[in-house]
Formats: sequence, C-alpha cells, structure tokens
Amino acid sequence: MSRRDRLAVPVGLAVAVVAELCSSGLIAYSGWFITACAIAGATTFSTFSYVAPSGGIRTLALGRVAAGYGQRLLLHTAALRRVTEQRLAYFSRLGAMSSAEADAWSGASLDKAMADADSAGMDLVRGTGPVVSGVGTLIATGLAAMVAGSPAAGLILLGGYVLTLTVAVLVARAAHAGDEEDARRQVRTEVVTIVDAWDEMVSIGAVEVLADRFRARVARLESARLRRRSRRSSARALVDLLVVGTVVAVLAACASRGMSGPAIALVSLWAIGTMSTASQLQAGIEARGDGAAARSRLARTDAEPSLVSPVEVHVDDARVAFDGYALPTMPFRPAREVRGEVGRGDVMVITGHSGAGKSTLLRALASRAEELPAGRRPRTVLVAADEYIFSGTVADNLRLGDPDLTDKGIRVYLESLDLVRAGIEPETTVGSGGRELSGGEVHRLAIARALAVRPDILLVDEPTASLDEATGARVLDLLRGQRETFVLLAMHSLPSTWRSTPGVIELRLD
Ligand SMILES: Nc1ncnc2c1ncn2[C@@H]1O[C@H](COP(=O)(O)OP(=O)(O)OP(=O)(O)O)[C@@H](O)[C@H]1O
Repeated sequence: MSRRDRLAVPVGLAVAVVAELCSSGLIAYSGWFITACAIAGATTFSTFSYVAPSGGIRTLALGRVAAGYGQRLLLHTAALRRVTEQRLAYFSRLGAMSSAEADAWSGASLDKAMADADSAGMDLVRGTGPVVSGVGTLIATGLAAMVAGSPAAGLILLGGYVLTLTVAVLVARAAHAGDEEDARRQVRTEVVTIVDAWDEMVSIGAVEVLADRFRARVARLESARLRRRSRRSSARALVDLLVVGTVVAVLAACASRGMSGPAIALVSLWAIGTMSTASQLQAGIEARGDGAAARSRLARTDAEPSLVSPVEVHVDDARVAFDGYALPTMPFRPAREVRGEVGRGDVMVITGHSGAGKSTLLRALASRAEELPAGRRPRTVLVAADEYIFSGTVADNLRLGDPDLTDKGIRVYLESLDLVRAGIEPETTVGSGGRELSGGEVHRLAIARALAVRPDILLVDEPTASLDEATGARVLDLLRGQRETFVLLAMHSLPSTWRSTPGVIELRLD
C-alpha cells in the first residue's frame, strides 16, 4: 500500500460510514418529523417547533451529499491507484519471464490478468467500502436503538441483520456464476476462432457444422443464465421476507415499550434503512472474495511445467555450444540426446522431418540463452515460422528492432531481402497483422526486423518458407553473410548450394 493510500483509505472508509449513517438517519428523522407534524396538526394547542427538526433534516441531507462525494473521491482514487499498481507489478513479472513461459503474453492471458487487476484494485470500492459502511451503520443503529429506549428493538435489529446477511451470503454462494462464466468464455473463444478462420471454414464447407456448434454453446449459456436468474430472484425474495420480518419485530418491540408514534416511526424507518444495506453488504463480501482470488491468481508465478527437456547453453566470444538436449522417441528415430556448436559468423542448419523437433529446439535455445547471467547474456532473436507483424507501416515494424533506423537504413534491409523489387518501401502499410502482405513478404519482414536488432545469436525457423527458389537463395546468402552473428536455422533439409560449404554445419534430428 502506498503512503498516500495509508491515509486516504481509512479516512475514505470513515467518511463512507458517515454517508451511510446520514442516509438512513435522514429517512428515519424525516419519518419522525412527518409523524410529529401530523400529531401536532391534529392537536389544537400544540407548542411543537418545526425549526430544529427541519434544520436537522437539512443537515443530514447535506451531510449525505458531502460524505457521499468525499468517500467516492477518496476511495475511487485509491482504488484506481491500486489497479495501476497491480497492472505494473504484473507487467514487470512478465518482463522477467523467459520466452518458454511467454504464454502469459497471449491475448487471452493478458485479458484475464487485466480483469484480475481490476477486481483486485476495485474491491476497495465494490467490497471493503460497502462492508465497512454496512457494518458501521448496523452497529451505530443497534446501539442507538438500545440507548433510545428499546434494548429489545436494538437486539432484534442486530439479530435480524446477522440472520439476513448469513442467508444472503449462503444463497449467493449457491447461485455462483461459475457455469455461466464458463459458458460465456466458450462462446467468446468460439466467436474469435470463427472470425479468424472464416475464409478457410467457408472453403472447406464447414460453416453449417460450426453454426450448429455455436448455437449449442449459446443455448448452454442461455440456460445457465436463466438458472442463475431464477436462483437470484428466490434468494432476493427470501432476503426481503427476512427484512420485513425483522422490521415488524422491531416495531412490535417498540410498541410494547409504549414508545410514542414519532419515536416508533423513527426507529422502524431507521431499521428499514439499516436492513436495506444487508444485500449491499452481501455484494461487498462477494466482491472482497473475488478480489482476494484475483490477487492470488496475479501473484502466481509458476508457469505450466514444460514437457520439453532443458538444454545446457554455453556462449563465449567465439562460439555457442549446447548439450544434453533430449529428443523424444519417434517412429522414425529412437530417443537420443543432441549437442552442437557454432562459431561466430558460421551457420548451423538444424534439419529433419516434419515433427522431428526443429522448431522446439530453436525455442529451447532462445529461452536458455535469455536466462544466462546478465554479463554473458547475448542479444538473442528468434524469428518463428508464424511471426507477427504489427499494423502500421514497414518502417514502424523495423523500428521495433532499432528505433533509430533511418528510411535509408530500412531500404538497405528491404533491398537485401528482395522486398523493394516487390514494391515494398519503408512507408508501405502492412494492414492488420501484416494481412496486406504475402506470407513470404511477412516472413522476410520479420527477418529484416530481427537483423535490425543486430543480434549476437539469430535463430530463424524455415527461412525460405513461402519463397521461390531465387528469392530463397538470396535470403540464405544474406543470413550466411552475418559475420558477427551466430546463426542457427531450422529447415527440412540442407540447401543443396550449401553442401560441403565451410562454415555451414548441419545438425540432423532424424
Ligand atoms: N525435445 C522434445 N521433447 C518433447 N517433445 C518434443 C520435443 N521436440 C519436439 N517435441 C514435440 O514434437 C512435436 C513437433 O515438434 P516441432 O514443431 O518442433 O517439429 P518441427 O520439426 O519443427 O516440425 P515442422 O517441420 O512440421 O515445423 C511438437 O508437438 C513438440 O511439442
């Protein structure tokens, strides 16, 4: 908790209690005033003075507005600060993760983490605020009723409140939205997947099957929603019944003590005002539970255990060596361990069948190299086969690699990868995710972006994928010419032009 919050939060909570007391006090005092006025009006020689009560009512009304505004200002500001702190803490933890754990960077995981940061921060407003003001009001009202002349009324109010609250919390737990959230998540995922794969699904004629599946998911969501709504309304009816029962019992206790009409109006209306905070308090308790669960999810740092074996990587000025990497048994090969070594300016080509484990080895090497101690950590860049290009221009994408690149410098990269000939210039827009470019162009742009980083270790998956032979050869020449870099490529086979070429090492995974 920041220093500012240490003061703002308790003051905000105290002001919230004052706002709630003013609110129920206003209802009660108004009821007393109206009843007293009616009695005074019906009495011929009444000495009833309207001045003090009307002043009191105005004071309570002003107090309610001012305290309501003050508590919102203090608690909302502190809650927003907490949301920001939670988000920053999450991003700094993410920044420290290796790329093997980078699932946490996926859109769905980020969405979930941001929603958790909101619940964790805002539970001050949605949970702690209502809980503290509800309990504070209850205690103050119960004590006031006891002091005002009816200890029985005070005790009935406290007992009725606790009973109502317990029932409300138990019923809310039973009506928990687990099913509905699960069904909603499935519908959301389905929509995203359908939109993404729409063209492909149309072309294979799977639209009807998808539509049926989608309808079934929506129906499941609808029935979960209806179930929850009906549980909720029965819960509400039960809570209302308990509220009415408690107020009637309070009234009876007051009447049996022979209290005056205005005093009965005061106590019973105050009791109604206090009892009405029970459902608010129940929502507050739930919000606090959600906030605590969200905080513990955010604090969890353990990544899914990887099925892939670790690899030992050693890097010095002259070479990158790795050892002890276990390849699993495949129909085309027994299980075995691989090791390799590549010198600066040399190229290692990892070859093998589809599914031999080439891409996985590249990813394992990239993540291990990132974990080396800071002083020895080489600049490592992995270009995956399905690399992401950000919307904007070609220059925007290359400047992610080197923010200081000039248009002239960018053009050099584009020319060396044969992209200028395809009409691609620094200012060319690429569309969302690079959709306005061909597959081969996206891949070459990703290679250009990686080269712009001037990496010590460059790992490229399928450098010639989606390229014709001549363009593929040009890209390979460019990679081969990186004299200051350890280059590792994953390809199905060694390019024929590289057979027995000095400085080219083949590592076969078959
Ligand atoms: N060392 C390993 N230990 C356990 N599983 C592995 C290992 N290497 C690869 N796999 C598994 O084998 C499958 C294929 O791996 P990978 O994608 O790396 O193969 P690939 O050779 O790059 O295939 P492709 O040429 O089709 O892209 C994946 O499911 C991967 O999780």
